[in-house]
Amino acid sequence: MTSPHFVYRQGELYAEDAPLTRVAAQVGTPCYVYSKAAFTEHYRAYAQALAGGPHLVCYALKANSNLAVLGLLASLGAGFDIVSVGELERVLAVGGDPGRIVFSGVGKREDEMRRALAVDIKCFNVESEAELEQLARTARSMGRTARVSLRVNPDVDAGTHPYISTGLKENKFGIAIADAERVYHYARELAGVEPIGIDCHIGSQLTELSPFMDALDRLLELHDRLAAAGIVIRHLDLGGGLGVDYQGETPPSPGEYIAALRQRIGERPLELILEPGRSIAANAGLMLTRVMYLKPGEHRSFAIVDGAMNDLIRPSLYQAWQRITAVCERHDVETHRWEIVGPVCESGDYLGHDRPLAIAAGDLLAVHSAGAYGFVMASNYNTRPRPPEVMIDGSEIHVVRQRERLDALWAGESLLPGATPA
Ligand SMILES: Cc1ncc(COP(=O)(O)O)c(C=O)c1O
Ligand SMILES: N[C@@H](CCCC[NH3+])C(=O)O
Repeated sequence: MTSPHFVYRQGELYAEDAPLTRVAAQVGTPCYVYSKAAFTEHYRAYAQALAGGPHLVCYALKANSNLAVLGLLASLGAGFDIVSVGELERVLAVGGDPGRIVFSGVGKREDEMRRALAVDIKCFNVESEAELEQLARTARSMGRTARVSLRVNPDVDAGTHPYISTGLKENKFGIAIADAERVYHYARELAGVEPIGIDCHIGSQLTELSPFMDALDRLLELHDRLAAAGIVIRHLDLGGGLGVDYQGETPPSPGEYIAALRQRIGERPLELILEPGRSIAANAGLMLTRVMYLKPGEHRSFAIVDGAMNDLIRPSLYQAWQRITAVCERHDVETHRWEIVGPVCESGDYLGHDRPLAIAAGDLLAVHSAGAYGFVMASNYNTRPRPPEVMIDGSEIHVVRQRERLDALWAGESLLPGATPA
């Protein structure tokens, strides 16, 4: 992927106007580096394409929930798609408007429903009848009515990795399209909930329009049947899922996608809600890591770097390919094919296989397209502190999350009584 916000100048990679060598010197490695301009541009591509009609862009914060990202997007007018009370509190912490929040997820707890009802979020995306009944009970006990969309499982093949495909009938998500009409009738009669929308999300990293269009057609058929039965639907939420360029993929742009949706929706008076995550965040960030040791070999050659699967798990978990480049181009060593691996004690701990790079120990590498599902999926495996996050704005470097302190990793733990070192 080539981003206009991460470019080489005289052989050195910059994030906007900040050289990444300066970022690494300031905060150390590994670290995540984001571009404010890229986040802004990616969000605006949605907002501008949707501007012709009633709409809401609900950024799916599971992709990247750093407060600086949320605050930036809220300032641009974004709403948010949340999947936990933790994500709700993050949005509230940056002053986000609860009236622009939709709550997705197959397993919302009652305390999570209560908090979301108390702050009066826009809509709950309900994924089963059992959840609908729980939400209705919770709302009634608070003297409230919950606005709901049913997340319908349209049974379409998103054509993406099985772990991130969600719209097939064998997936755990949503209410089967065949049952949806009956459940809408039930919801209409059920005190404590008011059906106002239809929702679906068929998967992530989609690079073709056709699965989205197939899902939309099924939702529109449902909409029209409900309308004929007097059930008024105010919005259609198509979820997230638009893919990005990791390795030369050419997904439709938000503009193309939205134009196709609007054309199909036609004259129906529906607010259009989208929940993009990856397409806003992925190519707005990268992970910086430093080569510690080179271990050339006859069979394979390893470049051992200081970032690992605990910092960025996508390669290990999904065999995801993310571009890896040297931050400073060098011409004094030969290009060689390297396995880029981290220090974690797992053979599956790698960031890239068989990458042609001209590198030496001490060099900085950039793992591109890491702004989505990067830091948010980081763990402390091997008691490794999670890396810092930095937002670049022009030539300014803002540390928007400090590197985790080691003692914070065991702060909540305690010894058994009487267990003192022998
Ligand atoms: C319900 C829902 N909405 C939105 C998203 C965001 O998806 P993406 O990051 O592919 O845009 C997801 C994650 O796939 C999701 O499960
Ligand atoms: N974490 C996944 C995407 C999951 C989408 C969650 N609904 C990835 O990195 O590709």
